[in-house]
Amino acid sequence: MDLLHWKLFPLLALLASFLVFFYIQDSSKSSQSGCSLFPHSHYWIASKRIVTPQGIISGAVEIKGGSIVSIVKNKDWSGKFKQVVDYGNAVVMPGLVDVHAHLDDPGRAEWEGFPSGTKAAAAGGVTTLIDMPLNNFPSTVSTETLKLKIEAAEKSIYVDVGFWGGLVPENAFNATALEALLDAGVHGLKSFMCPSGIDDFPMTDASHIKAGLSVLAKYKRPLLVHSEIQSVVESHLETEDGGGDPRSYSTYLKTRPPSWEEAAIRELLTVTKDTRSGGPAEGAHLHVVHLSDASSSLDLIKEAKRRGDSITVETCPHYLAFSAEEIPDGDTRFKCAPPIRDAANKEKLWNALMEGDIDMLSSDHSPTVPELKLLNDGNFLKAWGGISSIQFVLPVTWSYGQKYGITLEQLVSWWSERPAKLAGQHSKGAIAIGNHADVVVWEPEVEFDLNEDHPMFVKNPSISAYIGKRLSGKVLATFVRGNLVYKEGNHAFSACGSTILAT
Ligand SMILES: NC(=O)NC(NC(N)=O)C(=O)[O-]
Ligand SMILES: [Zn+2]
Ligand SMILES: [Zn+2]
Repeated sequence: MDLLHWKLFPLLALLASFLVFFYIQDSSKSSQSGCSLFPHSHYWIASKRIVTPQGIISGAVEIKGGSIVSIVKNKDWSGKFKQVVDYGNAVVMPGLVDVHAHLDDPGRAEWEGFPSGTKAAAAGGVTTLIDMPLNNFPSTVSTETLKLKIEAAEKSIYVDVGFWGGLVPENAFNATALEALLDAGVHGLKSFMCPSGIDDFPMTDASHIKAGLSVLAKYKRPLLVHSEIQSVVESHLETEDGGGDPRSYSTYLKTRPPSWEEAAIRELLTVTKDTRSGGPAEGAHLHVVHLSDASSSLDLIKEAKRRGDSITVETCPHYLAFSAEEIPDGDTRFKCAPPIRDAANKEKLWNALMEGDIDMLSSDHSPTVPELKLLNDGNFLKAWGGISSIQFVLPVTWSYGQKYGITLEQLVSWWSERPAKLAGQHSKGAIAIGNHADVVVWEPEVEFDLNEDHPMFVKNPSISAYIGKRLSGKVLATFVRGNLVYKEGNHAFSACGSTILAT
């Protein structure tokens, strides 16, 4: 018996060294190719529907070293190229640039996180997102807190991620501090005109905003503003804790009337005049986030644009997909601020988008843990406000836009070109030579039921507002700087997205 052991030992040792050898070989292979599910750095993406700034073409996009190096029309490419991924009739367009997402990392990674949030983004065709400065802890309001953000993001993001910095009373009148934050690479600033719900992110007033704009002017970067001013409206005295049934959506809706948005925008316009050409803050830009009120608030923005103020406005898919009338009592997945309003308002938002009065779309992906959504309780007044959506913004926009006849070119303008410009990302947002190879490949005509069995990559899928909907538009593949980071349910092995800092 002993003898047998001694004879086997060298054999086992040999076998073990073989296994170790192959393991090392294999892991070196995956670490080289781990960033992409397609292990080539020079290849062509072909399709009959490539959305370019010059229109929709049939042809191929040549990608080399992470950039788009040529675009060829028709079948000029066939036979000539070696590495061609032919997507047939699927749509090839620039990846979405989401300028408004809360990934809550570091500090509240249980709400979302860089790995989960960017995996969901990649699965939805979002190739770049600019992370909001709040809901993470501490809030991103200084160079030190920005450093924490960057450290948390590095090596854990599947798409490119940039950062907004917070404009808060503590730094608003301190130009040196704001300049340091902008020098450290935030793409612009963000502030709230009402309580944000986050203790270390207090609200600003017009004087803070004016001061912030004067610093931003030098950097030619924007200020994004959550535009609601809390006021006691006579007919809505039943706010916060009084009045109607807290489980009924209409009770919540009344607590944040359109007049709050209107009041905030009116106030903002007293300072955006500084951004006109020749004005004291020329070069700065003001961007109104998540507009919900399509009436007076929008009229004010239109007027300001006509006068030459540098101002843009976004709305979000949830305001375009849902209306107050259909939100079930107690279903707090739909609670957000400003609130989703009635069907007539939704119709007006669509018209404004189609007319070009609303400039772009963003997700405002603002998740939390299910416990804070009070899903069992259904108390709209106490639940956390924010909608979880980032993985489905493309099919949601497309599906609900069918009724209005939206085009692929419009999608690209709302979701890629204009947001890229707002965030100063001149190498993104279009399928164009020299740009980053940030691409989404999807099938607009393929429908799917978004039910609980659908693969979802966000940290807390149960709070997703779109579960139960049938949507049109299936994402097949997502490329970030030439890396195939997502393909039909699977992500690249390694998180190789870049943190993007403004320079
Ligand atoms: N603290 C938040 O993230 N709030 C967000 N919440 C929403 N939109 O309901 C937002 O963007 O205002
Ligand atoms: Zn907001
Ligand atoms: Zn937000």
